[in-house]
Amino acid sequence: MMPHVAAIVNPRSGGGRTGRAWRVISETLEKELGPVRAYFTASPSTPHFLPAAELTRKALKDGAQLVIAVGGDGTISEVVNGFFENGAQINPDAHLAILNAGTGGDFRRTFDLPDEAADCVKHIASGKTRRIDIGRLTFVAEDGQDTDRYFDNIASFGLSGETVRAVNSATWQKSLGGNFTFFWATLVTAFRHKTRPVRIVTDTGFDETLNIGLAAIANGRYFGSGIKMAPEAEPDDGLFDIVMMRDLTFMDLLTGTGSMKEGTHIGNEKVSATRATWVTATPLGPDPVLLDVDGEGPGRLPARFEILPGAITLRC
Ligand SMILES: Nc1ncnc2c1ncn2[C@@H]1O[C@H](COP(=O)(O)OP(=O)(O)OP(=O)(O)O)[C@@H](O)[C@H]1O
Repeated sequence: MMPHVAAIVNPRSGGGRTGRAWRVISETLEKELGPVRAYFTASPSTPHFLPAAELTRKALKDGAQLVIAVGGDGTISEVVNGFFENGAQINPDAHLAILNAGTGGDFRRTFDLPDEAADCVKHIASGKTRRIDIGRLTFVAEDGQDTDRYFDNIASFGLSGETVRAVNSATWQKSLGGNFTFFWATLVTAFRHKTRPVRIVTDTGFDETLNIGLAAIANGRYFGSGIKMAPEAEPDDGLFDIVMMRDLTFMDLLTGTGSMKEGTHIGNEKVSATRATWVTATPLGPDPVLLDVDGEGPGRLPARFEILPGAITLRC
């Protein structure tokens, strides 16, 4: 076990820009932090394999005191998963840092972390830390097995879960760029979307069955490339902000139930919001209700979400 700084690098993030820029990024990192051991992710072989999580576990067992996630929101989420094994943290004293190199960059927005790699490195080197909450959810995986995973930012279901699937199955659209693909997927999904009855129960006394269009269990504030879904979420208050949009029509989605970009949808009559430390969501109809967890689509409801207060120390 050698104490060291580890970088978990997804070379495919940001449409492959991270791999191409890695040499320059690593030089900047080493100038500020000293030697950095890089671990490169491999292409996932199954939908459940989280390549960056496995590497993070290895780095922590090898003695990493600081693990830098170099990639997009998907990579950050996988690295967070890698801090845990069999329900416990591998090294509770190790720190997490983010070197944003993806296309969306939603998690960093809650912390006002910079977009540029060189600025990120300065933040990491400053040594400032904040203990943040982490979410854990149990759900039904794509193959029908009950499974669990951790999330740092937002887990949601309904429209967002369908949009993630549409982005992943896009073909020619991807050649027109990430933003176009996301815009196309959102539009197509919104057109096809049907609300689904879901019973939502929390430890704070909320117990309602709603015709869910989109519901978010939020630790951070943003998802979907800058949508301010949970404008008042605090990632260190020990609580989820739960935002539920019900009875949405295609027109609601087109005109906006308030501006979700600005976060003013809270307060709309079709939007409910509450806070809790745990939430269960059970679909009451025959159709699957799909999950989006930190921008990935790992499975569907029923699901249980619980918060782990102050679970990870973030350099930010
Ligand atoms: N070497 C690799 N080759 C192909 N895919 C990879 C590789 N390593 C990781 N992945 C996949 O990359 C995805 C995560 O990408 P990530 O979120 O980091 O970047 P992004 O999509 O560009 O950014 P964002 O999510 O912020 O928009 C995961 O689905 C993961 O399985």
